[in-house]
Amino acid sequence: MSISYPDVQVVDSPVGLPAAARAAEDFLAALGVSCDNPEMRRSPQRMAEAYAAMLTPRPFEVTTFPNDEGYDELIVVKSIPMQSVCEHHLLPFTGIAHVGYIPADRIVGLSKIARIVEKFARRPQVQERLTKQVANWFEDQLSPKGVGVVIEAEHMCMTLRGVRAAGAITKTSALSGVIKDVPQSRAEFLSIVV
Ligand SMILES: Nc1nc2c(ncn2[C@@H]2O[C@H](COP(=O)(O)OP(=O)(O)OP(=O)(O)O)[C@@H](O)[C@H]2O)c(=O)[nH]1
Ligand SMILES: [Zn+2]
Repeated sequence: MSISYPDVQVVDSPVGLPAAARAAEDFLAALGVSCDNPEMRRSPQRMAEAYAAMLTPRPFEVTTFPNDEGYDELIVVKSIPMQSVCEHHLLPFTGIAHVGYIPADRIVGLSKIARIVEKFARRPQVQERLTKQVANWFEDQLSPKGVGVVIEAEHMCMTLRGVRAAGAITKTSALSGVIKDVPQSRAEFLSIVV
């Protein structure tokens, strides 16, 4: 079974980037930062490209396979790099995601697990919603026996500004099925990822 995701936000289109660059220049000017010098002439363009990159997941196709071997233990991909943008300040929050599941009838290609994290991360987010959306994707697409997602991240809005709690790490989790309800499965998953 192959599921494609055409719902990618096209921010880097020929129309979108120039408009974003003009807006970035106005935004910086309003903050008293002039780009009218050789060093910064291209900076609004770079800023537009940087935000487009942070807010645009790469398109991909997900392939799932029948679980022919009847594999019924945990599959965990640990320490997936995760970059997202907080919806309050539009500043990055970055860290790692751990994703595990116990399959039923279908399994998914391992690289796709990291792509699923990117799909939901590259948009304005809160960490709790991101964590749940990744877990929900597995429930909806694979109907596994259990799913576990743990994300640990540093929020720039909390470390570079505001409270300036440098080094503070936020951990969130979304567990379901046997990974949530059966103590041994829950403990095994958490012992692998935490
Ligand atoms: N729950 C949750 N909160 C987040 C996340 N990212 C940012 N926030 C918080 O969202 C809140 C926004 O609150 P506001 O009071 O409107 O923003 P603010 O005045 O800039 O707050 P300070 O950061 O405390 O200066 C802040 O407390 C942020 O730390 C997230 O992923 N999850
Ligand atoms: Zn924020």
